[in-house]
Amino acid sequence: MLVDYEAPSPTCMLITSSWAIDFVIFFITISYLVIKFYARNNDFFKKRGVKYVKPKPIVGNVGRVMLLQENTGNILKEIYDSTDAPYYGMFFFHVPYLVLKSPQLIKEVLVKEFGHFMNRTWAQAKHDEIQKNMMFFQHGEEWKLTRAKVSPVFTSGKLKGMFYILKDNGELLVDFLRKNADNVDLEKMTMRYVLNGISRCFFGINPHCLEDGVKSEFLDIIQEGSRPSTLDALRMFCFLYHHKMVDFFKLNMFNKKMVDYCANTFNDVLKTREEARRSNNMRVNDMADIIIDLKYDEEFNKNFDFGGDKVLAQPFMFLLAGNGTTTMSLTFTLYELCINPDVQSKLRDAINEMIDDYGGITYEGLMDKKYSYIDMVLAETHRMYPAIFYLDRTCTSDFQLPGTDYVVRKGEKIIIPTWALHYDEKYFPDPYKFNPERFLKRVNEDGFYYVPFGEGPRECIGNRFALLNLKVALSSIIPNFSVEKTPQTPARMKLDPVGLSAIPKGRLIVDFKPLT
Ligand code: HEM
Repeated sequence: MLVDYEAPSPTCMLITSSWAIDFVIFFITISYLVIKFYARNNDFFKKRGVKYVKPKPIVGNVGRVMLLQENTGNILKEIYDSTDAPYYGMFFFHVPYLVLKSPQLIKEVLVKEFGHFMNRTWAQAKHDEIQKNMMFFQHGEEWKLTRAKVSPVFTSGKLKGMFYILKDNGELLVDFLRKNADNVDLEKMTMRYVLNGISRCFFGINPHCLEDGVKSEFLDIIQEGSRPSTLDALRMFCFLYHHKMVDFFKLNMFNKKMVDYCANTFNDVLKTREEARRSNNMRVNDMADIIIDLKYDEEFNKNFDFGGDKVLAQPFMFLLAGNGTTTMSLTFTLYELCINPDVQSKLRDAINEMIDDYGGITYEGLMDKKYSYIDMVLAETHRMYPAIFYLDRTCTSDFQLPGTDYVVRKGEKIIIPTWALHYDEKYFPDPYKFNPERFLKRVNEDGFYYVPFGEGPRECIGNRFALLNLKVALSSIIPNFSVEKTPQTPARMKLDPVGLSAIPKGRLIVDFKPLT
């Protein structure tokens, strides 16, 4: 007898007879396991008797950063303002961080006890020869060696030697602005100046960013890679808080097109320089020369393998660390001068006086304390818009925080909340006002609360170069132009919630009205 026979469905049912119910059970189980996994450190500070902010499942205390509603700086500031303790705990996702609020403790960690806190907290992507070997990400002895070998690029003598390039760059900027004075996008314009200067000073290459009508491929590529997209921000989170994902997915921190372009450019520069050295012993003692020295330095190579792409790590580091930060500093400074015309006019007087006294823009004039108003304006920009919202360190050997009974354990991560400190009314009254005069008073007399370039042996290696470069830019622009608002200039600065650094939300458009 024939019986109607229904073949069993190929759908595999695991637990119940309904795939939909199976799916729900599976989803709930996975969610539970993920939440459990992320909650495994939640009692970290409780067990250790430290005040802390209770974390939310998965996102810890930075949910709004994840949702791109608020930047990291403001989240850290909210917690800082509401916590009355010299140090406290918080969570970036599942990772516990000890935040230092006391300027004295900050000084201990950054300077006095630096030996216990030498490393940053970022992942070193083992698969990425360039990123892993950049000074910013290096650890311990490797970092010490690189820093010692690269530091000579930044001596006063070297800065003085490079000054003629910066000055020429300032003149090119003035010419550029004369031809492009209206509706200027500040960030785009300042990047032209900064990239041109860094490339010429450190690598002896001219990317032609300030030549009107000349297309600069270098500028286009760097500009494309410099504004973080949402995906870039997520990748950055992995480098900071999800190190295992970096290794597992072999994530790269930087835009591939930019890395490839720069790698080719630097390789060409190094090759040309090596040839010039061989054929006519030519040296200019810039970054390229220092890298070639290191390549053939037996002592250095004994401790540190410098082959392959590793050779490109430091030049790339300088370009990335120097370009974005200085571009933003100049952008924010010009914006603040635009909306604070009284400060702009005072700065113009100081610069004109310096130019009269020294017969032009000179290295000596810019270093002269008599014209410290220029330094004060930049100091105030760096207070209001520090390049990085916080400094970070990893403890490398157990250390008892002085004056407390808390022992920071090896591997524990530390945050110094730069943004929150710079807006603390205790140190900077009326903190949302752009007021260079506040720097008439010395800062950091008893501990550190003003740290735009970091502090201690791991502070920014390029800070003096950056300040010189910024002073040249202001001394070139301000006597020649009045920076003025357009209908598109925002009355108040709004920051982009994406990224770890202060970036304006939207474009800052101003006019440069010629004065002569
Ligand atoms: C206004 C411009 C700049 C600002 C605000 C800035 C800020 C910073 C900050 C906050 C740090 C971390 C310091 C710490 O952890 O204590 C840093 C590190 C660093 N900066 Fe800058 N920077 C600027 C320009 C530059 C320039 C022009 C260069 C190179 C040409 C540079 C190269 C570096 C490097 C290599 C590091 C890592 C140093 C190390 O790990 O030893 N920076 N910078």
